[in-house]
Amino acid sequence: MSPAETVHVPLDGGRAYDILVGRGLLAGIGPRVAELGARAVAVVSDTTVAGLYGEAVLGSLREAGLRAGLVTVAPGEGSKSYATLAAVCDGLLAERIERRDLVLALGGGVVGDLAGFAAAILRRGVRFVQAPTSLLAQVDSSVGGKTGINSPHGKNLVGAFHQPVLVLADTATLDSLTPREMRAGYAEVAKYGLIDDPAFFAWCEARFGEIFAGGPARETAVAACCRAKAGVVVRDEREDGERALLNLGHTFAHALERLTNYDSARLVHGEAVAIGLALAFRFSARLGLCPGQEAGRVANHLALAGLPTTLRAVPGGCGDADSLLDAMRQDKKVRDGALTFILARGIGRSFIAPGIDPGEVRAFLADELERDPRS
Ligand SMILES: NC(=O)c1ccc[n+]([C@@H]2O[C@H](COP(=O)([O-])OP(=O)(O)OC[C@H]3O[C@@H](n4cnc5c(N)ncnc54)[C@H](O)[C@@H]3O)[C@@H](O)[C@H]2O)c1
Ligand SMILES: O=C(O)C(=O)C[C@@H](O)[C@H](O)[C@H](O)COP(=O)(O)O
Ligand SMILES: [Zn+2]
Repeated sequence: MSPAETVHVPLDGGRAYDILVGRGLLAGIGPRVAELGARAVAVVSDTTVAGLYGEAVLGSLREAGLRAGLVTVAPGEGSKSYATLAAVCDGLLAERIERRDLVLALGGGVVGDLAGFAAAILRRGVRFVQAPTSLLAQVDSSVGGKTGINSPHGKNLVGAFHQPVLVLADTATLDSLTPREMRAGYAEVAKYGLIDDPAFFAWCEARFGEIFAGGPARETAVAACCRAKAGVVVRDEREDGERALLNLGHTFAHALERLTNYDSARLVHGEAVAIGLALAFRFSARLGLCPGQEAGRVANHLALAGLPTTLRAVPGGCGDADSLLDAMRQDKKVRDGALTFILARGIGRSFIAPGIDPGEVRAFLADELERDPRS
């Protein structure tokens, strides 16, 4: 099966790779991985995804002459932990994955971040392939080489930059995603428009239903997001500058994920991002940077897509303003103790705002905690 779209990521030092996007690509994953020159492959997946696609992937790899084994973890954000990382590393060693072999992450962003980090540290670094199966992973987490796990101190605080050697996004796998996980992934799709592409945001407003339903708009959206992210990553791989824009909404989102104990039953990353995007725009409006009408348009669209947009929409609550502010102090964009936010002058006009006054943030959060979740 030939891909509907190929996005090239032209990193230097022999680290360039392709992102293949199309329906049905998993069936042909074996020959594509065999071309990479490994002898053995360890597929890392969660039990849900392994149950759906594990046998087909292992079969395709074996048919292509590769030795292939499977390492599984429990589904959900809780697996981005020290304990699961240790279990995955030992599972890969038990599979006798050597330095020239491959790790293949088959699953959503949790599996991709976890397996990618295990690959980064196993025998001091083995190559890995991303086969993302959630919308979020296809449009965001499988691209760009950020890998890692969570700490009780904060989200993604332990990790490494480790680029995949291939990304293979089979958009047909999204047909088995739950509606909740599809909506969550959509928050990161909308994010690309909000960062710097107002025309893409307007396209999303008009076509988001088709992305959810499947069909050509889905591949178009996945490839557009991958193209946008690849461009940023090539210009600023290690987030010395521009890449921080991809963090729009995430200072709020990561604090919420920590305060809900990374409990996917309460809040998943994409839902936290949706709340974070709405907050980033409302905070920008409060600071007089962005018209309130634009902030309203953002929240309305996310709500129309079935996403939460307020702090009080977090099931079980998310703590008070001080707890939220305290969680934000561990954000990786903090410089010399000062908070950095990604703010916006309007839709598609985001920018990096260092040195934000914590008092302003605290007052904003206190007001937001009073906001009706239906508003
Ligand atoms: N590295 C990065 O650049 C980056 C970018 C964005 C997000 N992330 C991380 O990604 C994670 C979130 O990823 P996610 O939203 O994919 O969550 P996830 O990996 O937990 O997957 C969501 C759920 O969907 C299930 N699932 C996945 N694919 C499926 C399919 N095809 N059919 C049926 N069920 C399927 C999984 O079992 C899981 O229960 C977070 O940890 C976030 O921090 C990383
Ligand atoms: O790739 C990036 O850079 C991003 O910021 C993408 C985000 O959507 C993603 O959630 C990422 O994991 C956040 O990175 P972090 O450095 O804030 O942990
Ligand atoms: Zn994200």
